[in-house]
Amino acid sequence: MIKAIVTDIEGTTSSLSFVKDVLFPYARRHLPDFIRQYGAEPAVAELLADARGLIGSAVNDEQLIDQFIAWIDSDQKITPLKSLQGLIWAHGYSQGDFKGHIYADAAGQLQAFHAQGYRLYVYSSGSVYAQKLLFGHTEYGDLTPLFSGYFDTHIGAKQEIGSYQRIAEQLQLAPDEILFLSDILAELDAAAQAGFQTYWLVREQNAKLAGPHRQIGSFDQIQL
Ligand SMILES: CSCCC(=O)C(=O)COP(=O)(O)O
Ligand SMILES: [Mg+2]
Repeated sequence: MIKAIVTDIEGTTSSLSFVKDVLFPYARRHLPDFIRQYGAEPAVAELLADARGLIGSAVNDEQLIDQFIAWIDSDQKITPLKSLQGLIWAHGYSQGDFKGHIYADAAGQLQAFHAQGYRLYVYSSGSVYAQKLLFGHTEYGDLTPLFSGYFDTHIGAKQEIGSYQRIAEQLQLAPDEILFLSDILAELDAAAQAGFQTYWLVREQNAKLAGPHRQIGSFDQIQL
């Protein structure tokens, strides 16, 4: 029996295009000035130090900016980059430059599942801070009260089985009591191998894809 639902964001609750054509370019555009302006503030300085640790060689701020841009361009799910993006997006949301995109079916069904007593969680490569911003600024209003918790790459990469095992431990549920929703086969494979139930969101495909997971085009087709 399903007791909790863990959902991905990009391609699942929200469009690929919102992330790739709105969020990522916004962070790319504002990142250089953001680092130059706020790089000495403790929270930002810690992220920059983490990034330098990953690079493994001494780089100045301008070289670090170039590295962040390269990571954005190749959509690397590097934890300090994802945290930095969240800080930059906060300005965009607060200034009304964009709203967090949520498909109507996802917004409607998440509200219905919450009302039915299911515990809802988010698991995205975007930082927890960025996840809360997105769900807190949607055209359906603030959806964050629907969620019992959020997970990002601090729990592990989304294509690793161990990440889902740790999530199940934190939720204090058996893995088969948790439903994971994603558009990415490798994430669903990892979740299924950890014992989660799965649905594969195939929103922008016309044909069925090859894979063992139940495929749905919208949250309206989820059966609990
Ligand atoms: C938290 S919104 C931005 C999503 C993001 O940064 C990203 O890399 C997409 O990751 P997901 O795991 O949601 O596909
Ligand atoms: Mg996704």
